[in-house]
Amino acid sequence: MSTGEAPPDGGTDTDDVLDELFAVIESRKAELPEDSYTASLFTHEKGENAVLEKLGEESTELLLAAKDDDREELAHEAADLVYHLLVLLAMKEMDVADLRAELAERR
Ligand SMILES: N=c1c2ncn([C@@H]3O[C@H](COP(=O)(O)OP(=O)(O)OP(=O)(O)O)[C@@H](O)[C@H]3O)c2ncn1[C@@H]1O[C@H](COP(=O)(O)O)[C@@H](O)[C@H]1O
Repeated sequence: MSTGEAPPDGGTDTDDVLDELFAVIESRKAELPEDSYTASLFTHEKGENAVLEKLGEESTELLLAAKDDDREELAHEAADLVYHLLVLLAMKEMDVADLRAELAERR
């Protein structure tokens, strides 16, 4: 998703990466392109269990990376986990804003 260029507001190009990713997920959900992994999660024969299973797998992979003190792998698995979490939120008609709001309430 990175353009490699700084946005005009002077921020970094990762500032809105969660919002951008969530927008792509919503668009895959609406359009269901055949070659999309995201779309395949929305149409999977296992239903929501497909993404729930992936969240379980990615959590385990994250724990193993943490135990190995492998920071590169930890970042990779954390990104896999967050991506699947956002797919789950979209599946449940929720928004990344719901996650932000919940976190903000805890400040
Ligand atoms: N962020 C992701 C993303 N993170 C993980 N994945 C997929 O989630 C799956 C993870 O399952 P596994 O861990 O079993 O995968 P793996 O093949 O063992 O590989 P690893 O990731 O564990 O190394 C892989 O198929 C990844 O490709 C993702 N697929 C898509 N996205 C984003 O979604 C956008 C739309 O993608 P499509 O739906 O494919 O068009 C992309 O541009 C990305 O921004």
